[in-house]
Amino acid sequence: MLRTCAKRLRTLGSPLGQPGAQRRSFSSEKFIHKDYALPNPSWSKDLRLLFDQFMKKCEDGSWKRLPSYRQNFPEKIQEFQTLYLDSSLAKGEQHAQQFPRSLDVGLGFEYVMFCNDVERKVLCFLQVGPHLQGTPGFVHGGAIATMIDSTTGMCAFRAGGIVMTANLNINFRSPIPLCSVVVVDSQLDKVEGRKVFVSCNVRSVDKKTLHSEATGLFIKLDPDKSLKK
Ligand SMILES: CCCCCCCC/C=C\CCCCCCCC(=O)SCCNC(=O)CCNC(=O)[C@H](O)C(C)(C)COP(=O)(O)OP(=O)(O)OC[C@H]1O[C@@H](n2cnc3c(N)ncnc32)[C@H](O)[C@@H]1OP(=O)(O)O
Repeated sequence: MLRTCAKRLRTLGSPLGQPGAQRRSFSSEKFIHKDYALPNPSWSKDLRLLFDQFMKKCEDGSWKRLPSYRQNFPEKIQEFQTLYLDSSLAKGEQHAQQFPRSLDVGLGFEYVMFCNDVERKVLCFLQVGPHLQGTPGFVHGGAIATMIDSTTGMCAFRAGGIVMTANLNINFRSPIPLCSVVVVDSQLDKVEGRKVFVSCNVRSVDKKTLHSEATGLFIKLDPDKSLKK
C-alpha cells in the first residue's frame, strides 16, 4: 500500500522525494480559492470510485458534494467576526488555513464530503497520506480525530449553523493502514436547544472493518456571548 502511494506521489512531483519542491505561496489566490474536494493525481482508485459513485447519486439531488477550500471566503470570516468576536482580525489570521487542507497534495488528508440533508447525514471519503503516520504503517489517532471532528462538525453545521465542538468521544477499534481509504459516516442524532448531537463511525471501503466509533456534541454559538481571544 505504501509503495503504491509513494509511486502516485512521485508522479505528482511531490516534495516527498524532493525536499522543498512545490512549496506554496500563502498569498496565492489560485491555491486559496481552489476547490480541493475534486480528484487529483494523488487519489487512489478506491477514492475515485467512491467519488464517481456519489457524483451519480447527486444527479437526482438527494446527495450533494460539498466543495472545500483552504481558506474561508472573506465575507464568511467577516460575518463570523461580526457575530462572535470582540477583537479585530489579528495579522496571522489573514493567512489562516483550514487545518485538514494545510498539507501538500497527497501527503495528508485527501477527502471529499457528501451530504444528504433529508437523511441528515454527512459522509467523508478519506485517503490518509504518508505524513499522517502514528504507529509505523498506521494513521495517527489525532489525524483520525481531526477528520471525525470535521465530518461530524459539518453534519452539525448543516443542522444548526455555526457551532463549536464541545465534546468528542472516540473509540479506536482497529488501526487504519497508512495510505488507505476509509469512509467517515456521520449522522445527526438530535438537536436540543443549542446542543447538536452527532454520531459517527469510520469503516474500510468494503465496510468489513470498523476502525472507529464516535459521538460528538456541538454547541450553536450564542450571538449574545462573544468568543474571547
Ligand atoms: C470563520 C467562519 C466560520 C463560518 C463557517 C463556515 C463553513 C464551515 C462549516 C463547517 C465546518 C465544520 C468543521 C469544523 C469542525 C471543527 C470544529 C472545532 O474543532 S471547534 C474547536 C474546538 N472547540 C472549542 O474550542 C470549543 C471551546 N468551548 C467553548 O468555546 C464553549 O464551551 C462553547 C462555545 C462550546 C459553549 O459555550 P457557551 O457559553 O456558548 O455555552 P454553555 O452555556 O457553556 O453551554 C450550552 C449548553 O451546552 C452544555 N455543554 C457545553 N459544553 C458541554 C460539554 N463539553 N459536555 C456536555 N455539555 C456541554 C452546557 O451544559 C449547556 O447545557 P444547558 O443549556 O445548560 O442544558
